[in-house]
Amino acid sequence: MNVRTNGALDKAHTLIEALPWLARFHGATVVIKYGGNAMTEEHLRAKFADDVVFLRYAGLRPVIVHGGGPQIQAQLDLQGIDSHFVSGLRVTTPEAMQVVRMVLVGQVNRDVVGLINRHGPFAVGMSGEDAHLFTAERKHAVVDGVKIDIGQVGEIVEVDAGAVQALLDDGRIPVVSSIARGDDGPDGPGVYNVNADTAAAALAVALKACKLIVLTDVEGLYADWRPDAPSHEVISRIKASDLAELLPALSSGMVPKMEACLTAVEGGVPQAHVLDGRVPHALLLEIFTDEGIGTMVVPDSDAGSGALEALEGRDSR
Ligand SMILES: Nc1ncnc2c1ncn2[C@@H]1O[C@H](COP(=O)(O)OP(=O)(O)O)[C@@H](O)[C@H]1O
Ligand SMILES: CC(=O)N[C@@H](CCC(=O)OP(=O)(O)O)C(=O)O
Repeated sequence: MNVRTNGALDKAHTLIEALPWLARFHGATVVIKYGGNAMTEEHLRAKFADDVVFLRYAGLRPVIVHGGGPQIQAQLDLQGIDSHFVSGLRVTTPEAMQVVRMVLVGQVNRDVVGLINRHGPFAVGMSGEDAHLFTAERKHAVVDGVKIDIGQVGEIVEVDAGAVQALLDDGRIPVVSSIARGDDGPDGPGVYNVNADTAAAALAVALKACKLIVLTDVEGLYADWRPDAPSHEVISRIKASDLAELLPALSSGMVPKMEACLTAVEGGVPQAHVLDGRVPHALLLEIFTDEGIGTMVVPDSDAGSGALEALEGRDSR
């Protein structure tokens, strides 16, 4: 058999090229926010599950926090419940809260768990309410300096990641819905709708993750975003203080997403990434290659030099 002509040698090269990253990330926890197109298109869904299970077999500890905005919207529309967004957050009436919880925990979470478990008994679904994973207080939006009531939207004030750690230690892949418990309501504990990017960041900090990866439906953070513009320039690397300055100028879904990246990095997560979920195997490209995809947020202390990455043969975007 000629290994050169049948491509086997190329495969060996590809595998060995991943060695520095396998060594670097072995045993590391990666929190992945799963949303956008990667979640709705069937061929991308299957590739996402392949990637997550690959990470698990490669010795990483992936944790999934999933979104579900479009699925929630579809159900609200079906039931004729009005809903709109303020600063990227869904104004959540008690009626809408029931739908949010049912769709995220009862539908989307089950779908993601089932997708991963086609590969074996890995994924275990959890709501953020379970085992006091997320505790939240009522959050308000601020628009032009004015505080606005957005209903049952929560701000996470405490994370008890014990149950998630136990699942990871048992070799499982936790799949988490962004619902939080609250103990500040007039009638005792209530439930809150938390943006999934925000929940992913809080969990990444609590788990001391080595990365937060947010999959979405655009290439990354655009410097000059306008919905009608033909092309955009993606910011490939940004340091925390520059992102903090940029935040007030951002709009719609990018607000919680980039706030989440900033929270993660300021909370000690070394890197936060916004990746294009439309790119097949975006997760593997980010973790095991030096392809510069998406936007990477780094702490100020790490910005610019790329010294660590260069030493390790790592992309220093
Ligand atoms: N500066 C920006 N760069 C990229 N996208 C932006 C920007 N500002 C606003 N957006 C919008 O934010 C959207 C992503 O947020 P969202 O729809 O909430 O994503 P997801 O469902 O993945 O959480 C993009 O599709 C785009 O329409
Ligand atoms: C408060 C708030 O806005 N919660 C979100 C929760 C789901 C989510 O974040 O889904 P995506 O990641 O797909 O946007 C919502 O109700 O849509």
